[in-house]
Amino acid sequence: SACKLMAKQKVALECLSYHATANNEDALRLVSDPIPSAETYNLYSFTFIDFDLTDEDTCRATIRMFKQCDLIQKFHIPYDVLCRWILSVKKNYRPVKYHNWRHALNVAQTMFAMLKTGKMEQFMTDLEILGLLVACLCHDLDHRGTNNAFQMKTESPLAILYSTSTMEHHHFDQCVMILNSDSNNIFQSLSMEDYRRVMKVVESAILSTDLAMYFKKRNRFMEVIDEGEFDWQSEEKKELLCGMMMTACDVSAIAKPWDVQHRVAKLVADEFFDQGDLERLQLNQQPVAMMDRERRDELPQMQVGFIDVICLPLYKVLSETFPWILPLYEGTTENRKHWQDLAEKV
Ligand SMILES: CCCOc1ccc(S(=O)(=O)N2CCN(C)CC2)cc1-c1nc(CC)cc(=O)[nH]1
Ligand SMILES: [Zn+2]
Repeated sequence: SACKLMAKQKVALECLSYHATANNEDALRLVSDPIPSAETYNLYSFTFIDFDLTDEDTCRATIRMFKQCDLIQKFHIPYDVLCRWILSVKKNYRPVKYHNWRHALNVAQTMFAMLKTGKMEQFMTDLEILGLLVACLCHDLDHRGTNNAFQMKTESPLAILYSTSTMEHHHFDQCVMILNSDSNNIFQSLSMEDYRRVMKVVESAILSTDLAMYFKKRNRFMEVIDEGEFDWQSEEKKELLCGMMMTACDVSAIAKPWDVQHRVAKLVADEFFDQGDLERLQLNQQPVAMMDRERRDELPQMQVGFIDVICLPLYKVLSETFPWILPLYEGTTENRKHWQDLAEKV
């Protein structure tokens, strides 16, 4: 429709207003950087912390993950293209309080740890591993710190473009835009067939990070587990597993050491409260509890609810089939105790 076309142009114009991709000198500096070991960055651990990393470190850590999965060789990714693509992805995250580049890096690192330390790579093809890491790094691109409901309520151009999973469709769109930019296509050496396949993995994985989709898919996933699935090679079951892994990575801050979880939860809360303020000021509406800073003392109880409804059931069913990711279940259980203590104190 003309209305959709106008919305698409409006979103595209926003991007053109500044150069969406990285500049060459930054890329060439990263090309010449030595890349520290995975152990230096603690990349194999479920307790990885990015707070002390500089932005340059985060780019080197990302390259290290690609190297450890041998993706540069296997898919003939020109090294300068990989460097430029990483910088472009980082550049297309906004400086919002939570859904920023650091969140994307943490999600990708948890995926790396699940594949390697969690031994889940044995069920994945190389193309799926490439697709999953790329999806994690791109899954929240150009996030504005507001959720799908807010796009709808404010009739944002994005909500006109995509009526369901609004932000997730936009994140995938941004991922495609970067890949289609000069010297940013890390998939350029792939055959047409492999390119189609990896883009399908990336699209499905990014769209699966919409929590509204998660609940539906989780029930089907549990059925598949109960039916005793073990090789995960059918198309439908593999897509289901990848979707569950994406959510597991997306919420994995909940499993980090308590001081890290507590600090990250504050970033999440601050971003939610900013949206609540906008809803009050811009829409003259009462925000939902989790976005209402006047109800901040209910936060610990909400975190217990988040853990019980979303996180623990997922980590439980995943660790029953893939026992080496048990640290995610254990870390979350530990943090539940801390949030419960704070909830009882109020
Ligand atoms: C920390 C500030 C309060 O944060 C929350 C409050 C409530 C719930 S909820 O599970 O009840 N639920 C989720 C689905 N919504 C549609 C309805 C509300 C989740 C969070 C929460 N979300 C994330 C992911 C962004 C990370 C995180 O640490 N906490
Ligand atoms: Zn996310």
